[in-house]
Amino acid sequence: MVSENGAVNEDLVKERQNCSFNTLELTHLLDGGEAKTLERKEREEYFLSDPAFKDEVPMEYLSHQEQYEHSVRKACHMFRKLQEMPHGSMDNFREPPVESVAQRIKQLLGGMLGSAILKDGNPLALHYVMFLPTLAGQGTVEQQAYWISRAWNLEIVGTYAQTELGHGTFIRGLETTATYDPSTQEFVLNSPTLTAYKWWPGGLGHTANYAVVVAQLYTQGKCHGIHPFIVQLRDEETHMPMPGIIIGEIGAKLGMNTTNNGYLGFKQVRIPRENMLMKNNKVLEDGTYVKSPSDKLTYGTMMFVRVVICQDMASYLSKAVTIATRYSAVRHQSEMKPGAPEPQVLDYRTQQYKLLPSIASVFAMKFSANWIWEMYNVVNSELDQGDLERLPELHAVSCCLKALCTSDAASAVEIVRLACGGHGYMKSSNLPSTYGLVTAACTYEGENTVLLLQTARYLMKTWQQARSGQTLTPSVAYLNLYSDWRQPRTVWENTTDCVIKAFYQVAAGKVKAAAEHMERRAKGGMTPEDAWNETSIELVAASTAHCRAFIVEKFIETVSKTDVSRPLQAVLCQMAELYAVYWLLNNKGDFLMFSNLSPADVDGLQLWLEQLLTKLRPNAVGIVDSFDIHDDILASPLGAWDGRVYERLFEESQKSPLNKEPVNKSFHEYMKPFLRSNL
Ligand SMILES: CCCCCCCCCCCCCC(=O)SCCNC(=O)CCNC(=O)[C@H](O)C(C)(C)COP(=O)(O)OP(=O)(O)OC[C@H]1O[C@@H](n2cnc3c(N)ncnc32)[C@H](O)[C@@H]1OP(=O)(O)O
Ligand SMILES: Cc1cc2nc3c(=O)[nH]c(=O)nc-3n(C[C@H](O)[C@H](O)[C@H](O)COP(=O)(O)OP(=O)(O)OC[C@H]3O[C@@H](n4cnc5c(N)ncnc54)[C@H](O)[C@@H]3O)c2cc1C
Repeated sequence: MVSENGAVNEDLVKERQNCSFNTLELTHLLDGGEAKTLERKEREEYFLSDPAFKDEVPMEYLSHQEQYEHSVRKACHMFRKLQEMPHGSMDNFREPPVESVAQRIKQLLGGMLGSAILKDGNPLALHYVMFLPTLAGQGTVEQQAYWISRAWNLEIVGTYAQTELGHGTFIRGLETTATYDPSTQEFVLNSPTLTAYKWWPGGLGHTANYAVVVAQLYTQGKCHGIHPFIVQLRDEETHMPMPGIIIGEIGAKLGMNTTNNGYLGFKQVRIPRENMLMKNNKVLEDGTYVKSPSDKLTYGTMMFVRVVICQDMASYLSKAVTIATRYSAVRHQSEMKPGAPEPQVLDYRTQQYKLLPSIASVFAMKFSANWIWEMYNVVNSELDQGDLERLPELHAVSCCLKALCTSDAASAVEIVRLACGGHGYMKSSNLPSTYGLVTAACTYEGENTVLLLQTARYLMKTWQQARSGQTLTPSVAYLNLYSDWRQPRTVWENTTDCVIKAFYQVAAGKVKAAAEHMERRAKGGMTPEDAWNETSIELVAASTAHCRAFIVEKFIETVSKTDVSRPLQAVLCQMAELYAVYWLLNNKGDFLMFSNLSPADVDGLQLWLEQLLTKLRPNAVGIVDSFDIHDDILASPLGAWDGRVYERLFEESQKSPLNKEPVNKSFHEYMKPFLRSNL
């Protein structure tokens, strides 16, 4: 089935002929309309046709240093092109975005262009993803006017330096100090210990010349907790470290090797008072501290990034499933029936079980990411009006969604990588580096277990409110409805209504069980903190169930409200059902315990899952085609549109530097003397 001279692979041609819906219609739906699709394609063409972004030698064959240098070159060129973008859709990027920086940044880096140009991380990413949003979210109007315009025009490059060698999660325990000296109206930054050194910030090693540094604020002899400060790290002209700044790169990592994560120590570094970002808390000239209504407002940038990460995970996973699905249509292996031709591996049920739920996850993530993005914007404008009421709910939802989207994406990328057999192990397949990028997100911006425990904290509080009969906000209103899982069971039905209800019954049951077990421990004499720690496995499980129920409901609800043609509607419904049934069966013990499901119903659910796989199988290639991912973004011989898998794999092998000469010098230096010595 190998195609001749550049023709599209015959299997893929057939798959596309058999697709039951209009793939363009789905592309437009996912982009948010036909105009948005055109805009995206125009943007992709503008960047991807530029020869300056092509790698002569694949990055993996370069040294660590060369990889970094190439990435800086490409990142600068990428942002120069953005600034010079011709009139039209990107016009608004030319002005300093004093307002709504967050929205513009999402537009700028969203989607997949960034990872196509910089495959293993962007050394300037933190400048856009965290430095600029922190200036916008934490700076006064005057600070914004000065710093944002400098940062937006790339006169300076910044990063976000919060994590230290000794503390990432527990940010109240950070050790870097910023002590106010009223005699000079300066803050003095210091790293009292090695564990106080900043460790991890992207671009910090050799790229940024400024940083937002999060440090413990001391004034008038008192510590007021962590606050953000703008610190110059390097000379703007020579790029040499400023006096008292100890700086460098932390070293090679599992992935993201071109993000230039760095370390940073301070030896009594002085900065002007005006460099403390003072939108929320303030230090007056005489050193008086003025507190904002909530100290959690300082955590705003983390909240923003957690929200955009969900969208980002959907993008990475859509790439991985496109590669694996097209490959599975092209790949033939084994015999299904004696003597019959080797089938496409996509026809094996187990292969469908690896791919189709992973494809469904892309939709689930996209729809919940859209939802949380809207909520973020609404709550953010409420915060600007001084209304903090919905901040805890947004924090709770964004924490668990970030955790589930990243951990689902990481496991699904690994599942589909394995689904490509040996070829998925090749770096050239782009699946290993996609995994490296995605699994990092399980840790950065809040380690997932820790974030799930934050959501659990909110759930425990709302559980108490539910028990006392209070009305709850919509995302937790189910706790009022399903507080007693011992209520009489109704008959199970294989319908989406019954399934959504069951997910919420499970979530409520797990919240209740965790709350009761914690209470029991406290009544038995444990401190609340020990009771919390002892119960934390169940707390994490309760948060996960809460979030899964929410994603399932949003998926089914979005699909049922979407105005599309009937064939597409059918496929979207099948996807939503598959997602729900897949997670239900994966946790059937929970459903047997807390919902209407009984052991006799499980066979029916398994059959439902298999029927959905059968229905979706003919559209698998059509669905991933609808993601409409440019070949240069997929960057994988396994996933290209034309399906010329074997030719492309062979072409890639020719790029290995070892293949430049028939005999490597190591033969003469080592092998030959060794072999001879054995004669
Ligand atoms: C499109 C663009 C693409 C994007 C590409 C991405 C590339 C990215 C590149 C890589 C980039 C990577 C960049 C990086 O990685 S940057 C570094 C990121 N670091 C972290 O995320 C650290 C994680 N740790 C924390 O956030 C905090 O320390 C936690 C939350 C764990 C505890 O905190 P703390 O010890 O202070 O709190 P508490 O436990 O005593 O709880 C106290 C109360 O506070 C409430 N609370 C806590 N937090 C929030 C909040 N945020 N909003 C509102 N409320 C909040 C909480 O519910 C509780 O409420 P109550 O129960 O008392 O009522
Ligand atoms: C690729 C990458 C990029 C990053 N970029 C940046 C950046 O630009 N700027 C920046 O400031 N930081 C950055 N970070 C740091 C990142 O935010 C931290 O690594 C993250 O917050 C986790 O903290 P930690 O590494 O200290 O893990 P730890 O908190 O030490 O976690 C270790 C283990 O302890 C557990 N644990 C910790 N606390 C608790 C608890 N309260 N309850 C139960 N279990 C707990 C965790 O679940 C985990 O299993 C980056 C990290 C990575 C990997």
